[in-house]
Amino acid sequence: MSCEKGDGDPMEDPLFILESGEVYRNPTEVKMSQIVMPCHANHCGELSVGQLLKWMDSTACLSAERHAGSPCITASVDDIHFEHTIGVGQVVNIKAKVNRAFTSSMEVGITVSCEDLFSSCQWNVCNAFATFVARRTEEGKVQLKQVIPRTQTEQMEYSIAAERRRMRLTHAEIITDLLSSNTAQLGECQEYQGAVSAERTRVESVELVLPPHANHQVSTFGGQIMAWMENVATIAAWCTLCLGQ
Ligand SMILES: CCCCCCCCCCCCCCCC(=O)SCCNC(=O)CCNC(=O)[C@H](O)C(C)(C)COP(=O)(O)OP(=O)(O)OC[C@H]1O[C@@H](n2cnc3c(N)ncnc32)[C@H](O)[C@@H]1OP(=O)(O)O
Repeated sequence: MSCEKGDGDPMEDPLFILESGEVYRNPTEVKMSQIVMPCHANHCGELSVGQLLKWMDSTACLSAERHAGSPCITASVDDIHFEHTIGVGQVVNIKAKVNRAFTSSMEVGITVSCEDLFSSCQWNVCNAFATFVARRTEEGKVQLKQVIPRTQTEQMEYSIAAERRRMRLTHAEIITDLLSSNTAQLGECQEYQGAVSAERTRVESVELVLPPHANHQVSTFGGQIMAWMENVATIAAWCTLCLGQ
């Protein structure tokens, strides 16, 4: 892990001086900082991924709603690769901004970094892209205003966002086709020594949706669902590890 000293964050500076001399800050940008407490940690004393996903989802939702000017909902989150774990006592900095708006959906870019307050070390934890959709109104589907990219980085993100959207919609179609087609090679399975049957690692969780799980729109908070997913996935992974020994 590289430790970047200094008082700037390892992500780009949010304030830019444009060629015109104008000081510019992205109007959709939302920042959130949280100190990791023991109640946010998992059994290893590290920030639980579920808790981090909840914070990322809330920050991204505020950014989407700031752009849309109306309630928005999480439609999807792209793959996330976590580069580092985060310990109790460290500070998590989350930054979200709308990269591009389409019709009623928009891509929100999220960057997470971590900071050790006492050593001034900062490092990047992950980058993620989420799609938020403005909720339909009585008049029907919402037509979002377009994002106008002002800086070079924003222009690059704006262009790539269209390609990422195309890829995620195609990916969803491919998975649906694969699951419904007869081409899936069922029964093709290799024998490994000490193998654990997939069924024995199956974990099911039933959650009662309570008021603390709801967001400001009084519907189940997307980050909460991702936290529940992470919980059962962790238990299933532990089952595989323990049963395989
Ligand atoms: C082990 C570790 C676990 C954690 C690892 C974390 C990462 C790994 C992923 C986790 C994945 C969970 C992701 C969060 C999951 C919740 O947060 S669930 C809780 C909160 N969210 C919800 O309840 C959403 C429920 N869904 C809905 O309400 C509707 O399906 C939606 C999203 C509003 C879409 O409605 P619709 O009738 O399909 O409307 P439609 O007009 O066809 O589409 C509207 C727009 O949505 C876009 N859209 C629809 N579906 C999608 C999609 N899937 N993707 C992108 N855009 C979409 C369309 O392209 C369209 O865009 P525009 O052309 O208007 O710009």
